Amino acid sequence: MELTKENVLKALSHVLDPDIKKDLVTLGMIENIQIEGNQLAFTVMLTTPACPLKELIKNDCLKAIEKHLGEDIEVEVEMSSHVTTTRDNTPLLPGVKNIIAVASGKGGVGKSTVTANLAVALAKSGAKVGVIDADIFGPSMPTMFNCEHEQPGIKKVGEKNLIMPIEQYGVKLISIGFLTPAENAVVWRGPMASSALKQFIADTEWGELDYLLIDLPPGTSDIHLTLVQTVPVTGAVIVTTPQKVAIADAQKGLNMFKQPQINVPVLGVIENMAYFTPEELPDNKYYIFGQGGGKKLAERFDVPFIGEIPLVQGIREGGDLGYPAIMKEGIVADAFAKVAESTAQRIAIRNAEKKETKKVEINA
Ligand SMILES: Nc1ncnc2c1ncn2[C@@H]1O[C@H](COP(=O)(O)OP(=O)(O)OP(=O)(O)O)[C@@H](O)[C@H]1O
Repeated sequence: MELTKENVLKALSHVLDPDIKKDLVTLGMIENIQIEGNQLAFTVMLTTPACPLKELIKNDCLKAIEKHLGEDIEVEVEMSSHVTTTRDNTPLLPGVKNIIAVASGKGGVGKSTVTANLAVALAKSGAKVGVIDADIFGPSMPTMFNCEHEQPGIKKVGEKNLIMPIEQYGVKLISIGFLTPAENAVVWRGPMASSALKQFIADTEWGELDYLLIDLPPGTSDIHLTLVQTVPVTGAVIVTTPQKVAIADAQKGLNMFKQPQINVPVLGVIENMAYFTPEELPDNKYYIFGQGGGKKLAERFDVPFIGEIPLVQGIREGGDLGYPAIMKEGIVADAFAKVAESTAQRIAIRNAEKKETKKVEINA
């Protein structure tokens, strides 16, 4: 076949996006085709910069060009991304492409740790990321991001005063911990906590974001309902540890999102503290809380299993120091990067299914 734009598109129409199971041309993922002599360059626009299949898709493109257009073409493929959204028509936070609720059943399973590391991992991949610490009764994000003493600024936009999020490690962050000393937060009553969350959503200058992660309080509470009633949520991620008591509580969380009147898609389950491993001996795995609980939970509820994070001393130390473990190369960073990629992948798949993201109307 002759090297023309049309034939390049024909050749690339044989390459499938492995997740969405449609070809790259139909999905509109091929852009900027340039041809000069026997030199060809084009861009593949992925659905997330954290795409775990980047190399696979690139190789499939190279193979398709070779097979259908010949071996003597010099090909340059640029892998870029444009994060997808189903939130285009929402009046509140229209610049935020995906809102992800991070929930758990039991407290202390590492939901905030996972949120912080996921956020930094996504930002490292090139995405624009924000975090709302909605764990109003025990905000830990300011500590985990080492910005406990920061005070968010206020910016007047028209008639409105907007809160400026704190930026740390490439992530925009807002937490009740910035506005009131941590020891006071616990006395907040439900309605006050709900109105604080509403403010974090509506009165914060988020700008353009690919992913806004919401760290929810453990269990099921008014805060969860406030969230889904205030703003259309793209999906929820459930964090659990493998032991029976944690799984039992995680089920309640899952059930809440799956209730017909709430119906927030569950993107999947992340199993934290899946096994203990000493960082210097990563092949030694000790399943101190039992094995495979998260996977079984995902199977039972027919939702994806996103991945697992080991119990490692460095993760706790990173949390306490305010330097998320993802930032230090090693097995922990690899585990968080993998889970972040899988989460981004689940979001892209959910968006490809084109279900519009709606907020929940509950008549009390
Ligand atoms: N994989 C892990 N390895 C080692 N320590 C961890 C891991 N995950 C979390 N931790 C530690 O466990 C403690 C609890 O974690 P975290 O605060 O993230 O839990 P949480 O589920 O958000 O709690 P809550 O919402 O009840 O406040 C923290 O000290 C944290 O550093």
